[in-house]
Amino acid sequence: MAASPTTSPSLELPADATLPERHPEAPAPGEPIPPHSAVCFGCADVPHGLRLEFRVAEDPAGGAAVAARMVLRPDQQGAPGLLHGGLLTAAFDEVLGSVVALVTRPCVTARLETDFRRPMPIGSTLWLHARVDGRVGRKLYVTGTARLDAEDGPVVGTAKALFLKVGMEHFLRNSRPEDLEALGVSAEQIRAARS
Ligand SMILES: CCCCCCCC/C=C\CCCCCCCC(=O)SCCNC(=O)CCNC(=O)[C@H](O)C(C)(C)COP(=O)(O)OP(=O)(O)OC[C@H]1O[C@@H](n2cnc3c(N)ncnc32)[C@H](O)[C@@H]1OP(=O)(O)O
Repeated sequence: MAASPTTSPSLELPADATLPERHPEAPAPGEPIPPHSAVCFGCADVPHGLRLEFRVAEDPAGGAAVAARMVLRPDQQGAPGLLHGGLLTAAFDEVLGSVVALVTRPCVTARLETDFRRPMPIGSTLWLHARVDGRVGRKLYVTGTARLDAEDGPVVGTAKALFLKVGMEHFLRNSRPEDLEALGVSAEQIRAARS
């Protein structure tokens, strides 16, 4: 039966998934992960951004894992004095995307599910953790946890996501040309990808 536009395949790890290792050129556990772009809303040092800070985490099973930190600012409120829920989902998108990038890139988020478990007061710090649980072809299954004020603090949110490996043509065809050109892509490359 064809999936309806409002339902997507499950985020549960398929039985034939394998645990992917970190790419040989990816940073090692304990090392920081620099922003993947100077303007990213999630990881760059921009005034309006989430300003997540990352390091590679140790994974007991030998897989890929990251740890990240985010300080909750007054301009991120939803309910008075509490973090806007959509920003936790945005933080998970970035953190789960970062751990996938330790395995293979580029990938994009296909589906992301957030469970909100406790309120998150402004002024506190979120400690996030994410792990790639398995891969089947282009599909990478990832889970994450957010804790309050300490790496072993109370769980305030959890997430599950599916990322899909894409080719560079995904960006060549869809991104704004001026942003691609700022990265050194020629107008001719963009035209060729779109013809
Ligand atoms: C020299 C060149 C320089 C270029 C410069 C560029 C540099 C860039 C480098 C680095 C960038 C890093 C960027 C980080 C970004 C951070 C993360 C984000 O914020 S991503 C933004 C939000 N996400 C999107 O905008 C995706 C929008 N969606 C899509 O584009 C498509 O839907 C896409 C690619 C996700 C899937 O489309 P399909 O055509 O490739 O794949 P199909 O055939 O539909 O599905 C493949 C399999 O996946 C499952 N699938 C697809 N969507 C699913 C879903 N929503 N839920 C569950 N399963 C799904 C399907 O059921 C299928 O499974 P079965 O192979 O049959 O088993």
